[in-house]
This record gives sequence, structure tokens and C-alpha cells, in this order.
Amino acid sequence: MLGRIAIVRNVQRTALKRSTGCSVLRQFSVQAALFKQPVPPKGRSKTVDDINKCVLNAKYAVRGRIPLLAEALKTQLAENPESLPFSKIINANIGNPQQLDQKPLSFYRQVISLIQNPDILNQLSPAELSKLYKPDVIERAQRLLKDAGGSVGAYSQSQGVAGYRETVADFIANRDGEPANANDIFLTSGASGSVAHILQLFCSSPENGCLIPIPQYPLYTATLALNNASALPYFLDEESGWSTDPQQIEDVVKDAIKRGVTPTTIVVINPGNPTGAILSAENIEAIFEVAARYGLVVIADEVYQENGFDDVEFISMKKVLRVLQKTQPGAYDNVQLVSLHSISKGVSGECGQRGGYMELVGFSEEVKQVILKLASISLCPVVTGQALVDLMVSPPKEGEPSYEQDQKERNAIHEALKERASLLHRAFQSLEGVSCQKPLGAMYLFPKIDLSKKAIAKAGSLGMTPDEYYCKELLEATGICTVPGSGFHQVPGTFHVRTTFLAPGTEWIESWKEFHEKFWDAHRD
Ligand SMILES: Cc1ncc(COP(=O)(O)O)c(C=O)c1O
Repeated sequence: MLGRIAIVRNVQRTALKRSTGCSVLRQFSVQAALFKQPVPPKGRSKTVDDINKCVLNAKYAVRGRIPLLAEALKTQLAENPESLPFSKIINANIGNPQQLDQKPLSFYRQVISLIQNPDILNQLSPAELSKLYKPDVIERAQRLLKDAGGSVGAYSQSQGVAGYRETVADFIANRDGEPANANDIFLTSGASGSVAHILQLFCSSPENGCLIPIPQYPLYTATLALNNASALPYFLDEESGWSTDPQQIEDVVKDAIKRGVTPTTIVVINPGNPTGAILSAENIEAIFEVAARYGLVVIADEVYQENGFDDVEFISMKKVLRVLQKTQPGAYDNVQLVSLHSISKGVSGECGQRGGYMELVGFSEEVKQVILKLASISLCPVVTGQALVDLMVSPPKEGEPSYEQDQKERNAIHEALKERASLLHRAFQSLEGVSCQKPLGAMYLFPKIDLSKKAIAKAGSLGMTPDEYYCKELLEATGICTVPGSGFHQVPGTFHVRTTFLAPGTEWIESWKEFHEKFWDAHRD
């Protein structure tokens, strides 16, 4: 009761204080007092103005304005299929293979089905089981379950299941011909989880920063924005197949230091997203030279290492580092490398299952413990995602029962991707005002579109960047959803569009060509 009276008095006092002639409020407070209604104190609801500015500043173009418009059009199509000039949305905006009809590899899913439902293993007789699953599927499922402590529903070690990390270490050792240690491997929720950990560690304020390639994958600028750290762009050279210029990298480092920003890390995406370029061993050596001179942690984003075409060999950064360390003893001992891989890409395409790993090279035990602490804050990555990492790095081997079927499926995916990449590349080459570097790997093309002054002015009048305007018009005319090059950053004054070549069929390529011709004619200067 006393509390209520106090509240009423408060209301009266506040109303009186604010009133200065406002009789309505005074009347209200008198009424409230009369009826002795409790007026609970109320805090202000939070609005966008209250949100952490770092979060507000972070941008992520692959799920930006154009994909949002695509979602709205998808809903419109579902409600009224005749209302648009196309019958479906083609999601060429994101490297999400299974959204675009890529079939999951049977071996993976058979093993996963058993570890998710171990009753099948435990309750069926061996004869019944062998009718459903090949022996190597059963063996792998049993091993994965045992390594995980019996159930994938239990938290694992924060660093990832030890047995799975052993498999990853074996894979790296075979790939590079250099030893790898399971203690240096962290299993993560996709490569994105690794990036979040490493950038959080070394990029924590505007006074330190990370060198990122331009064009870049927006995960990097977004994560740096979340950490309120500086992105230090270095430009890839489009005309020479998106090559990396070590002199320019060094200039960026020197310039940052002059401005009071300490460069701590450098990102190298190889094979490149969105460029599709693959770095040569010489290119990689030159990057390590700069990294060694300025003490930069090298983040090697190698999630597309399986996506190579035209026999251009992918060489891991770890392998090149080890060669440098052997041939020039002492000169590269200080280099620290974090290399990333993921189940989302390659022929696996298991983006939704969130699995990946990072290998740490050249870090002290103390630093690794801090990374472990960071990993333990989110307990552990999804355990089935971890199991898929094991499956990705150790597919059925020749002579094993699932080998032939698995190879057939892998080759079919690989060939389809290669064919579509070259088809789309040829289509872009044939379009007026468009040039496009030949993709050597990854899943994307990044054509340059020399938009006219008229198109640029029209975009400005709509409050859009010119490439965003092109993407919007493309989407509204054909249903093809792409990402404006500005989301990946680009040389000022140039305009690009990023598209995946994952979408099946060729009709969408034809409708893009038709759209472009009309757009071009309508926007001639
Ligand atoms: C270059 C690059 N790195 C990292 C990622 C994130 O991959 P994940 O799904 O493993 O988090 C992507 C996704 O498209 C990517 O293109």
C-alpha cells in the first residue's frame, strides 16, 4: 500500500514538474491518486539507436538489399505466380550448392544417418544392417561415434573431437608432404567460426588492422567492423587475372603504420572469392616475405581448395611456408599462419551443417590456450558438422566398398561445375560492355560491366550504386539474384557483379544475355 502511494506521489510530482501550465497532466495525476491505481515505472524500450554501433556498421552484401528483394519476389511468386515475368528466383548470390540442387554425397549422408540414429547400428542384426549399408559406412559411423564419446548429441572438446582432428592432421600431412599435428587443429563452425576467432584475437580497435584483398569476401570487412578494427585494403589486379602485387601490400603496410594503425594480420583467399583466381607458389612466397618483415599473421582462406579447374594446381600456403623455412633457415621462423578449410564448398557443399577447421602454424602454446578459451566460450562446434569434416578429409579410398559410387558422384559434381563456369564465362565474353577473367577455381565469376553515364545517373537518382541498380534490374526482369561488386569492394569507378555458377541448367544464362542486351540499349549515352 505504502509503495502504491509513493508511486502515485511520484507520478503527481513528475506531472507537476513537467506541467508548467499543463492542466491535463495534473488532472491525470489527481485522478490516479483518487483511484489509487498503481502506475508502474517504465523504462524506455530499446531502439536501433541503442544498438552497438559496431554491429550497425557491419555490412554483409551476400545477404544484402538485392537478396532481400529476391526473397520478397519469391513470396510474391508463391502468392501470385503470374505477377512476374519469370517463374522462379535463381539464387546466384551465394555459394550454397545444395540450395541449387547439388546432391549431397551419399557416403557422407549414410554415415551421418547412422551416427544420428545409432539404434540402427545397435538393434539390427549384421545381416539386416549389411542390406542397408556398405561395410565401410558402418565402420566409419562406429568409429565417429566412438571418437565422439558415444553420442553426437553430447558437447565435445571445445577444440573439436580429438579423433577427427587426427584425421584432419593426416589429410594435411598427405596433401603437403609435411607433418601436421592434431593439437594445432581447431574444428570450428564453418570457416566463418575460425575467422571470428582469429580476428577477435588480433584486431580489437581502430589502431590495429587487417590487410584484406579487394575484391574481398564480405565476411572479413563485416568481422573487422564488429571488432571496431581497421580494414586495410590491398587491390588485386584484374587485368592480370586478379594477381597479387607484393609491393602494393608492403605499401599498404607502410602507409598504415604512418597513420598510426598497426597491421597485425593479412587475409589471402586462395582460390579467390569472388575472383576465382589461384595463386602461384611465387605469389605466395612474396606474401610470406612481407608477412615475415612486418610480423603479420597470415590468414589463408583455402575453403575452395577442392574447386580448381583447368589443371591449375592449388598449392597450400602451409606447404610453401615449409619450403621457405627449409631453404632459407631462420628467415621465416617468425611467420604465423592460420589456414582454413570448410565442408561448405568443394564437392561437399554441406554449408548448412556448419563444419570447418583451422590449422595454427607458428603459434606458442600460450596463444593456443587463449584460442582454446575463446572456443570454449561457445562450448563446441556442432558435432555432426565436425564429423562431416572427418568425412570430407578422408573420403572412401580405392578398393573400399563405397569408393566407386563416391568417385562417380564427386566427378559428376566437379564436371558440372566446370562446364557451367566455362559456359557462363563465354556468355559474359560475348556481351557488349562486359569483360570477365577466366575462372581458375572457386564457384564464382566477377564480370566487369562498363556501365554508361546514363545508367550511373539513373542509379544515383534511385539512391543506389550503379552496380546495385544493374543487379536490381536483372533480378526484376529475370529472377536472377546476384551481388553488386560494391559489396566486395572494387577499384573506384569500376563496376562488377558477382554470380555463382552453381545454378543448374542454361536457360538462366540465356535470359541474362537477353536482359543485358535490352538494358544496354536502354541505357546508351
Ligand atoms: C572465401 C570464403 N571464406 C569463408 C566462407 C565461409 O564459409 P563457411 O560456410 O565455412 O563459414 C565463404 C563462404 O562463402 C567464403 O566464400
